[in-house]
Amino acid sequence: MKFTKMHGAGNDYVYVNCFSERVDNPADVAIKVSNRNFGIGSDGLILIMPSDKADVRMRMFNSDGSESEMCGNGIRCVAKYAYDHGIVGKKEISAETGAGILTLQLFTNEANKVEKVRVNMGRPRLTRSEIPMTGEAGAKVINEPLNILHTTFHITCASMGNPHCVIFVDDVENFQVEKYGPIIENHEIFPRRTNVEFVQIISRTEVRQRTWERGAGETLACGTGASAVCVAGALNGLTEKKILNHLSGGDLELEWAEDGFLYMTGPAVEVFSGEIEI
Ligand SMILES: N[C@H](CCC[C@H](N)C(=O)O)C(=O)O
Repeated sequence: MKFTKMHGAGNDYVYVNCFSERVDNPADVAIKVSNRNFGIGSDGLILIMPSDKADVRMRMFNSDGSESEMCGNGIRCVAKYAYDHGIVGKKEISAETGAGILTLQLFTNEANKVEKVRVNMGRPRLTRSEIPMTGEAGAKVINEPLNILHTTFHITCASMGNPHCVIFVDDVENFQVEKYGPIIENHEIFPRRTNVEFVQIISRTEVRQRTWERGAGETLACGTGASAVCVAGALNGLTEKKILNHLSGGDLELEWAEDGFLYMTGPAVEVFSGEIEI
């Protein structure tokens, strides 16, 4: 299987061009290639596929083999791959994902390679049934108490196609992400588990985020998570609707625009290509 290793702000995936390659058991392949000692090493597997509804289609699998509806850092890399490798020839493209069809704007460098991508991530979904969470279907979850191991956290939740639980903390560098992340990920109020973002407010326009990803553990960045953080900051009155988010592996710009759409802008990088026997 031919593959290309790419990352967005350090959130790295193995990408397979399914215009020419076939992947029969993507869940198993994701587990195998993701392993950082016995595989290629990545946070998961992303398939770049033909679509009958858009220019390109993305399927994304976490390192534990579970499939996610959406991946913000992944979709930027899919766009870069599609442009740089001649699958698309324009700088405004559409992509089919589990979160619907998204539109992306590509920014190229002097060598005509994509360097940065702006994604219309769609409208955040805020009700418990949409996230999904147990409890009153139509209710929103803003600053709601949640007790974990004798500590009360306050959670704000949103779906960007995939579920997110945002928690604001005072000192994110020293926060025990590995201790609390998995408990919240697997908490019974999230029937399809959840991604968890721990966030420190720096100012009304700047935050610092660490991410515990559903199915992958702590990662260096999460684009859908950074988008959910932009929404959660605004809903709690802590930040403006336009912020710079410092993730562990790089920065993302987020804007929850007046039209209700969430725009995410960030880097996309190709690292290397190779072949692996599956
Ligand atoms: N890192 C990804 C999100 C992966 C989400 C995945 N862990 C899930 O199960 O939803 C991002 O940049 O948006």
